[in-house]
Amino acid sequence: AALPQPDITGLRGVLRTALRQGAPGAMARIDDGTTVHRMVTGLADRKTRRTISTRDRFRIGSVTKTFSAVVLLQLRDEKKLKLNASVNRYLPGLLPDDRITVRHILSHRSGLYDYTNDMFARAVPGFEAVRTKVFTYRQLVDRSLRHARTNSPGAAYAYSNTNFVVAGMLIEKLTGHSVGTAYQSRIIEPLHLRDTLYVHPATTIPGRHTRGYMTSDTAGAAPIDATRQTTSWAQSAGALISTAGDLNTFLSALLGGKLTSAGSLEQMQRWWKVNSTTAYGLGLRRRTLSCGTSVYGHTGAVQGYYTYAFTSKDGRRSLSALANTSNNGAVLNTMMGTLESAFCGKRAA
Ligand SMILES: CC1(C)S[C@@H]2[C@H](NC(=O)CCCC[C@H](NC(=O)C[NH3+])C(=O)[O-])C(=O)N2[C@H]1C(=O)[O-]
Repeated sequence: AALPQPDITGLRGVLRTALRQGAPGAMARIDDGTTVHRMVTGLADRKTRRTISTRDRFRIGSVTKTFSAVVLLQLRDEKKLKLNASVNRYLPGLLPDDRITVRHILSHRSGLYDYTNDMFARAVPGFEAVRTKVFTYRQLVDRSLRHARTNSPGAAYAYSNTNFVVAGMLIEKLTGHSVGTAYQSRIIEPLHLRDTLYVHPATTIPGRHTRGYMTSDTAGAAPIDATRQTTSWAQSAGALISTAGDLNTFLSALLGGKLTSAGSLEQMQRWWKVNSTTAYGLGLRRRTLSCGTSVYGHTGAVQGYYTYAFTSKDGRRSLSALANTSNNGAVLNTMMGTLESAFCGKRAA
């Protein structure tokens, strides 16, 4: 069934609420066939007072996981990878259990502990301790393996950044290139994503970008400018930079069947129920909205930036939204409302 028209007034209200809750700026872009809706409110830079723009680049956090999953599914299409194979078949000796498969990694069912639980137990000090650090994948995995696993392989869903660090190691082993090269040649260039970059371990965002601000742990204190960071704690789990327009192009192409075979796209959408409205496939989330419509994509939470990037089942309508703050659960929750405005339209009075 055709989607209702987006609720542009409602969308504006969601972004304004995010500002009232502490975001310096917020934006959203809806690509609906050939129609583009753009919405901005607030500031990209608290010092210069520059207004935020949908042309601004930003750190997309875990939306990166969908890019990493696409590369591995392309390797599946090229017969270089089997989803049900042990990770240790491709990375001998990496994991303590041969039963952990590539599919478990991509669906957060490996049981590998999430090292960021320790790293960011205290949000701002944790960030300050790592913001300019450069980690190897191995160092991040070793941090995880110091802890017991959360579940036996395949038995439960437990979100863990460690899984997509292992995904990055698989990409580098199976392609013989860095993840940055893999993203560039397999996704960014074919889709002409001119504002999507993997610059790790550089700390700056090249070109026009919005600054990102962490809400302080101390109520009422000034936010922390988190823009300058290596994001090395995340890499293939969260270090890409992009724009709302590029993310919409990416998700529309993915669900439109342009990035992988039909079989791999089907594998990506074998859903594991997370809660009453959310399920997780392979590096892809499905959210079912209040109007019963399901949308497909990923969210991102990296210091300074909250992202929602979702598309319709056929990829014809996509929404990406960004609030340039983090460590602020109210804003993260509020920004979920952009999906309702974009895909459910005006609420019945
Ligand atoms: C599941 C999420 C929300 S968290 C996960 C990943 N981001 C992280 O794991 C880093 C979280 C630290 C961010 C920091 N918060 C704290 O330090 C709180 N202790 C802040 O808000 O600035 C990402 O991105 N994912 C989101 C996702 O996939 O949607």
